[in-house]
Amino acid sequence: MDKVIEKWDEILQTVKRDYNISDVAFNTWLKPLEVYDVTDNVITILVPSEQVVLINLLNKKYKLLLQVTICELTGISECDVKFISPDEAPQKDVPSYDNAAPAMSDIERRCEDAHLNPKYIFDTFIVGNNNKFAQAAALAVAESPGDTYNPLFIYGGAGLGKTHLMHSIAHYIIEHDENSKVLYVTSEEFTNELIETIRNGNNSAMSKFREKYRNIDVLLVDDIQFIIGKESTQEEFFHTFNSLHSAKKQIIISSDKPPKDMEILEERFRSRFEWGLIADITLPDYETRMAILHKKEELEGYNISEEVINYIATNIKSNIRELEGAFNKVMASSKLEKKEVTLELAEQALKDIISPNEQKVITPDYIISVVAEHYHVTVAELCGNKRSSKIVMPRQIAMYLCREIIDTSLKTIGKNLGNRDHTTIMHGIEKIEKELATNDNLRNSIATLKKKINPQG
Ligand SMILES: Nc1ncnc2c1ncn2[C@@H]1O[C@H](COP(=O)(O)OP(=O)(O)OP(=O)(O)O)[C@@H](O)[C@H]1O
Repeated sequence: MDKVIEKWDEILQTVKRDYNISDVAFNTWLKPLEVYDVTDNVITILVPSEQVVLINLLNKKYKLLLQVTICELTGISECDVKFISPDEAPQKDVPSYDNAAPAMSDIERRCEDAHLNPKYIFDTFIVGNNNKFAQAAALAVAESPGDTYNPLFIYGGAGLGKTHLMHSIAHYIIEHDENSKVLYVTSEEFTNELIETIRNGNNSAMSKFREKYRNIDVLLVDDIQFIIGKESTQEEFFHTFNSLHSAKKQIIISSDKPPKDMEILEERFRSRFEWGLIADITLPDYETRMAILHKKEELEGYNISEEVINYIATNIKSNIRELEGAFNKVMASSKLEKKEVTLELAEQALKDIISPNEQKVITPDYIISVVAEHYHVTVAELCGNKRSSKIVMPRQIAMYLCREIIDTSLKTIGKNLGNRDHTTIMHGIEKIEKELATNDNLRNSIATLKKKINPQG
């Protein structure tokens, strides 16, 4: 029993990999399954209530694959898999994924509470000529927060690694100081939280907000440019900044421009932002792009020919998010078409992104990937069938932005978002349009996303 539960995640991932199951199918069918019981080599698997009518399909398509993989990975010589509905399993405490998963360490919990992406650490950040100085400054701040450079102001164009570097600092501090209170927010989150607090209209909500932001040791605010010009947010941030800075707490800020080039930035901000150290990240050169792709290849366990890596690195120059997106697209199309990753396959997969005249083309896939990253969900989740609000809203926002920014047809949006019907897409877009009329937070988020997708737009 223990072995099957312990390895359940690995079992599912192995089935996915060995039998080339698409992300959408995996997220729909396999990911929600939980081990309910193992007795006499019969593995009973609990199917979530919304999929019970589909037990037949599970039996037909996945039972055998699961049986074979369970035997392989656990060393059981023979086993049977039985799917049951929650109604058939009332008496027992259902061991959930969470229960079965190894307990989160204190550091992991603190990183999660600080809103950090576990992948964004110094170890996975490739240092090149474009970011050498910023990386060194980041490490210096991580080693002695509040001491060396305060604030640390990191600037650079979209998708060049500012967020990755900020999270790396936060991870480092959390790992090295068990008492440090670290908080990372995007300026959009800061603004939306403030809007909510003001809307609540009571003093205790406001005091809570202030307490939260002024009682920490390290505050990281990403994309500060979106705060500038928003009066009350700007004012509140000003007081937060002063309070933390005078208490020698570390502040780290990122922006798309240096303070001197931020047109409508008030002097009191400009001078404060220049108190500490300003470090820029510029476009990565060819060697850095190659190194980033090699690191990704290594982290994800692929083995791709140099020719293909070189093709991607040579053609995508201006944005590391796009560089990674292109890499993912090539891998996805190799899996989908069950073909080896060759130069020809890469050229075909990237024909919408790498245009012969090197004009940047914004594609629905790119919009979907930016929305997914922004809301900390995966592209597979946006394209899948989960209906939780954490996924539904970003999914509808992706529909809206594909239509709004590049006027994609409803049919194409549907195809790119997990083969959805055009009426579903229309409904999603209308829902966002209606919300936009009354919801300030949403308006703020959409404006941020539009700038992320098309900084020149
Ligand atoms: N030097 C690097 N090494 C490895 N990965 C990198 C590097 N720089 C950027 N990346 C990757 O590129 C992607 C985009 O980076 P990130 O989100 O940090 O950019 P950003 O500058 O904050 O963009 P934006 O201003 O649009 O928010 C991330 O997946 C990140 O891990």
